[in-house]
Amino acid sequence: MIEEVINSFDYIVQLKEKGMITWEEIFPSFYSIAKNNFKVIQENGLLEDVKKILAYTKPLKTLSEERKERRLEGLKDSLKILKERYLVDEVLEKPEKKLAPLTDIKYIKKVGTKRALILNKLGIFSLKDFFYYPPRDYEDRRKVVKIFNAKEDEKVVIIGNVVKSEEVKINKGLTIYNFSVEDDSGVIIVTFFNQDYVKSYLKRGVKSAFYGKIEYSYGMKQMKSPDFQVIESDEDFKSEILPVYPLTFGIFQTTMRRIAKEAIQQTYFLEEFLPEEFVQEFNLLDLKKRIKGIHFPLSIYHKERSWYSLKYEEAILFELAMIYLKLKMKEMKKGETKEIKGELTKKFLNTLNFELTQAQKRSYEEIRKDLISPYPMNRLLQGDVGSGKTVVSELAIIDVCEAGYQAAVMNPTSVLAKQQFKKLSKDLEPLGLKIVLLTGDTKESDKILIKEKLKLGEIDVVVGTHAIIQQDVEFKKLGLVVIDEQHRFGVNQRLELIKKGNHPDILVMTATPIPRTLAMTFYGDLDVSLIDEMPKGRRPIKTILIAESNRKSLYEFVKEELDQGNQVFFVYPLIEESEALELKNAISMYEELSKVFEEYKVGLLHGRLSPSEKNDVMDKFVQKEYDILVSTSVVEVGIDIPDATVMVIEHPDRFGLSQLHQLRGRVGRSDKQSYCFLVIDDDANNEIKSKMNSFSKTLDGFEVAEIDLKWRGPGKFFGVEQHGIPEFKFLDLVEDINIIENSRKKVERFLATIQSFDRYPNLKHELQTRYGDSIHLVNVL
Ligand SMILES: Nc1ncnc2c1ncn2[C@@H]1O[C@H](COP(=O)(O)OP(=O)(O)OP(=O)(O)O)[C@@H](O)[C@H]1O
Repeated sequence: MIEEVINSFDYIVQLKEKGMITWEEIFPSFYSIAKNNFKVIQENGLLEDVKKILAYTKPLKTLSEERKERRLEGLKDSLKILKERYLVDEVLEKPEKKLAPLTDIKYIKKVGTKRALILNKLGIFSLKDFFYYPPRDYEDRRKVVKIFNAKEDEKVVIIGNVVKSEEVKINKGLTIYNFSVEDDSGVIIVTFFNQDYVKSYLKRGVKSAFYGKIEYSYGMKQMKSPDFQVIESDEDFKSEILPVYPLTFGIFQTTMRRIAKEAIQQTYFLEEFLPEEFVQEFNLLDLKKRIKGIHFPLSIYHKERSWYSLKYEEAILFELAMIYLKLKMKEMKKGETKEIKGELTKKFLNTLNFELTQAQKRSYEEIRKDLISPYPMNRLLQGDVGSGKTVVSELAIIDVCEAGYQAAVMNPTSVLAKQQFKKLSKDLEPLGLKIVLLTGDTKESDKILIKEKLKLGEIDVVVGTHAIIQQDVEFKKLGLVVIDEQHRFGVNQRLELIKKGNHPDILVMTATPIPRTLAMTFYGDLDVSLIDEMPKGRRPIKTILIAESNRKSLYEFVKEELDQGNQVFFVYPLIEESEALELKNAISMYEELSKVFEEYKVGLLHGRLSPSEKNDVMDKFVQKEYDILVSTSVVEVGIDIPDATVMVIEHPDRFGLSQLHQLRGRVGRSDKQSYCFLVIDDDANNEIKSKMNSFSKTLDGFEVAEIDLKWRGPGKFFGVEQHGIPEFKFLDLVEDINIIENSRKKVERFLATIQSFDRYPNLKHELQTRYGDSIHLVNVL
């Protein structure tokens, strides 16, 4: 460890100080330490520093005693800098009382019931929550400077005596308090606004340390509203790096720090839970040090190493949970293997007027293997919009039903369930399969009947919303669950399903083109089949930016398309602040378009319609009773209308790029040339234009996702609800991809060597408390 190297250097200097070795002996000792630890020194980026130190100790014969002394001083200074940068060790004092990490935060000194409620708002409920509450920034209060040397704009500490004070009442609402503060190099004016309590602290003659930014005002140095600490002598000032926490109404930074000081003392009792091999491999700080280091680091290096170590801790635990779960799910036997005949699928494939793409064939093959295998399938079918995932899932459904099992197909909304149901009945009924729709809107009497039939095995396929699993639906022999998802369908829910059937096979479909690295994280517990190829004959959709003032020419173009029998979407964004406004926009657009295209039929779809009204509008558009569909963003997923060739998106800047990509994917689903128009305000800023421009240049969903992720960051990219994915406190899903990948690889190797976590009780406990609920580890650990 690098600390040991530095400590050894230090030790030798101490020996010299005590006169136990000669000056000439320093060099060989240093040299051999450096040589023996070359790798560590290099890995820590210390080579240059060490070379410099060695240069001080070169045993030159001609050196006078005085120069030797000077060199020794230089050596000590360099070592000090090095130590400061790499310092992470501090002896923690043992607190009087040991508290369990899960102790309610209200029992921590300086907290109490009232403050606890405020801390709860910050997500801090227990002592442990405080340990893992990351500061948003730090204040480096180690830089104490003389007033004379303080530079403009620099944040520093100055220590001086108050020599003068004045109070200036500017108006009724504003009083300014000025204090002249002096040290042996100069004077600075310290100013506070309306904070009359400072008067009672900063009396004339009082010594105080001030931390703040240096400004200039009327030729004088000034600090505005600095933090200050009244002290007896210079030595009383503790130079340290202080955390700056994210706060909420009702709590001050100083209070948070005081609580932090109390809480962090308890790290004394923490025991490492990461297995030694992880700590070694990634060179992590020990648990105590890394927790302390994010709150009260001893050096900038300590802070950085702590953040780095906690990122690893987070990634390692998450990957352990996900991959272990995946392994365990794989071990659960299905009970009986399915006998896949493949007769019906052959028949089905013959009815299609196209051939499967290579990617579709490959994905189906992977799925079939899973179906036959004695272990349950947990597979993600990922493919860009319009890449033909539905057909692949149909093949799986047919196989399973032919083998005598039932299948359930779940959708995020009842409107999509209805559309899906229509598509599936059209394809599957001719093969003799019985298929029903079951959603919240199904009549009560029908529901009872459907449930009865599912239980008796008289229905082969049930299509519905995700609620199917929550309802008291029983199956005779559930063999396959297809989950069409917009967002992530939680692992929990999948486990729920496993409980329902005799370990049914699970196929999750997603068109969200999550960048590969992230997909591994978010779907780490699933096997992945990727449809990375579009059906033949598709013409690339043309994406065109059009200025609002050019709307007329857009309408002319739309008219031409309509004249050729094609259909057109006009989509309005969801305006978060005002659903009413969104509606108004869509409605007024609907009215305008009905006039502009009076010889055509225009439909209107928005969130305020009841599901049956929505279905009605969709049906009419599918049946070509409407030529134009004006819609709010509810149209986003899963609608397949081959004759739709134009997608007009109003205010595209209000959408995320991935969402735009989904919308664009509603057209171009046949061999017809399709278009996507992005109507941009005339006064749109350059950022919007360049973003839309880069979007218009690519049709690759993964590329779009990468751009989107960069622009919006992972939080917004995945939406507010992350569905079963815990929020990370330290990891940044974009920046820390390497850490996530390294951890995953190491975790895979680690799990391959252990049978259970029994030999790692601390780790097991940590996994349970952290992910027991969200990843449902309780069942498998
Ligand atoms: N191999 C193929 N060749 C030609 N057309 C195909 C092929 N596979 C599917 N299609 C057709 O392409 C259209 C889109 O397919 P599908 O609805 O399955 O896409 P998807 O991947 O589910 O899209 P989305 O994610 O947008 O819902 C459908 O009309 C389907 O019939």
